[in-house]
Amino acid sequence: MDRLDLPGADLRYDAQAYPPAQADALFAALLAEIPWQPHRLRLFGRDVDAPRLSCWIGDAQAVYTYSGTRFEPRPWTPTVAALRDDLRRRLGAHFNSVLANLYRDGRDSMGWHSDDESELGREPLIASLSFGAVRTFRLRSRATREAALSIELEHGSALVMAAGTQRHYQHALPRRARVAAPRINLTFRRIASV
Ligand SMILES: O=C(O)CCC(=O)C(=O)O
Ligand SMILES: [Fe+2]
Repeated sequence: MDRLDLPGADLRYDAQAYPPAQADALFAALLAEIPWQPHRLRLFGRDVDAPRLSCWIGDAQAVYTYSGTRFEPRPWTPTVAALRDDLRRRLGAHFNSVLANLYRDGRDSMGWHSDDESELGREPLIASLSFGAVRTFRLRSRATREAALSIELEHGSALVMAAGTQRHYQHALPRRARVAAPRINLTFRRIASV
């Protein structure tokens, strides 16, 4: 994995964690296995559909509270469990949950945020796997909102966000009008049991 230059943060990237043929097979399996659902968001006092489909998957006790809603995890699917086990071998990290996102095309996106919910602990380790369309992942300073880094997340890539990344930065996946193909992203996390 290559260490990316982001002051105060440990961010690593492997553009080809899974070679193209394997990444194609993983994309197809994830698309078919995961029960993709629209997720309602509360935005300025109104309930709207998030601009993507998603699914929270994990161990039964890995309950996640986000914007006041309790998310009970769905059970592991075979492919998501195999990727979790692979990440344990590669990184020595035991992830017990994952947020799966399906960006149907370039109109789907994710707004600025940090993954800093208290269940994730003080310095969360998050492994983000991408399959399908290449999309831009942006980071900006939490304090100044200044742009910090922009990465094209490749088909079959792995991005590991460790110490400092959530504390000092926000990230987002902007819309890309010209992208017609779908993308799947899995962010593996460890939720502290309560
Ligand atoms: O799709 C991505 O690359 C980012 C997803 C993300 O930030 C998240 O699930 O928290
Ligand atoms: Fe995130």
